[in-house]
Amino acid sequence: MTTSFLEKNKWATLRSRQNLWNASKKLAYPSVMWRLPRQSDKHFLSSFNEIPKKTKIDFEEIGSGFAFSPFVNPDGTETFFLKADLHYLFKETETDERLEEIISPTSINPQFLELMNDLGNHSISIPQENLKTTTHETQKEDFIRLVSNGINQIESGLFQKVVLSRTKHVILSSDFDVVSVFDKLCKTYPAAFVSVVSLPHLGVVWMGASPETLVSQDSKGIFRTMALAGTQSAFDCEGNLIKPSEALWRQKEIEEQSFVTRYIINCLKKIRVREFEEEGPKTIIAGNLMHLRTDIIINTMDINFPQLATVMLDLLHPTSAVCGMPKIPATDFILANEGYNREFYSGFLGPVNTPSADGLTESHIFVNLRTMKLQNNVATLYAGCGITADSDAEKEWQETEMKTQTLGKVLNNEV
Ligand SMILES: C=C(O[C@@H]1C=C(C(=O)O)C=C[C@H]1O)C(=O)O
Repeated sequence: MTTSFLEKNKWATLRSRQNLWNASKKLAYPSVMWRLPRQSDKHFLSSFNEIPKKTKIDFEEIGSGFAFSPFVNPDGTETFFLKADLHYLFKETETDERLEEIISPTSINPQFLELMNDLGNHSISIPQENLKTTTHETQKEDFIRLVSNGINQIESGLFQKVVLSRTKHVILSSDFDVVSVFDKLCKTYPAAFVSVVSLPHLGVVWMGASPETLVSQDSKGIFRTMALAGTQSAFDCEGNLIKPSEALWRQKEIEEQSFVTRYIINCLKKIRVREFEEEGPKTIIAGNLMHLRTDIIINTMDINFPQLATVMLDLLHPTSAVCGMPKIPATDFILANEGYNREFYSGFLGPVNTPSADGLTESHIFVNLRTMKLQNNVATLYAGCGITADSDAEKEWQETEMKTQTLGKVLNNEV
């Protein structure tokens, strides 16, 4: 067996994620940590190029890394690809974390090693460029007006559904630490895709706990996507968790979710894929909320379509879960009326071609929801909701409040 990079450099004891995060940040390396739904392994990936390249994700061609796309990405070429120059896996043990190398660097900046040694195991405050926070915070009356305008457009026949969103600011406490908040999100939301992405060239960090798979393809060629929509609190008025099997849904949510299922099936029709498994809709818990979810599963080996994930990523984004139906007038309405730039909120993100235990690779791309942008000492939280003809503007505002609570509760130490 060849000696690993870690062994050669006597790194074996300097293995904390905090060290890696701090050193990467200091050298302005784009970096990401993630934890897949219902798994305990935590991943750390760094790209040694200060500016990640923008490219369309072609799973067959692109190699191993992490994709990060903004909402507005009509031909897919606006996606940042953080190439995996270094990819470590942290497995939880009873006492600490055991590191495994997934991708070992072929060469490394000596400063990186020095930083790993110098910084110790503690969180450091990194001087930030004095970037002004550019995202504005949506006022309630503006959101109510926006939703009413959306409902009017639905009544006049412009579209049938539109997903409208807003922002909310939270001032970060002086002891805010990315790695410990990431760990807390992993613990609080075991079923979510938890991630933190640092893009030093933009001076931002994005962090979230997404409930929604956009496209996933495992090493055995099983493709999955889902139609997720319809929202209600996971707790009753006495604060007790509602059993998913006892959840009641109104016609409004059932219709809202069926738009998304129909949209996905239409995408499959476009490429003449007729053999798929459809499971649901069923009620699922996503943190403090419940949603309706239909899973679509396809064995790409059986239909001899290995490039299905690439084709579907292109067709699906943005789905009617974050945009609307039909897509074009809904997108135009969002861009003209929402009053702020969504940036990476409701875009997509996730690991691409990660080497798996069987020597093959897997990719898991999620919708960037229940997410926040960290810039200077401000967290901008994002939340949206599906508007249909039966929407009530005040209730939609309450829904976005609940959605911001998914991250808000963790930031405010309420969980
Ligand atoms: C748009 C968001 O969530 C999406 C919209 C939902 C809805 O309208 O009920 C539910 C789940 C997500 O597909 C968000 O969390 O910001």
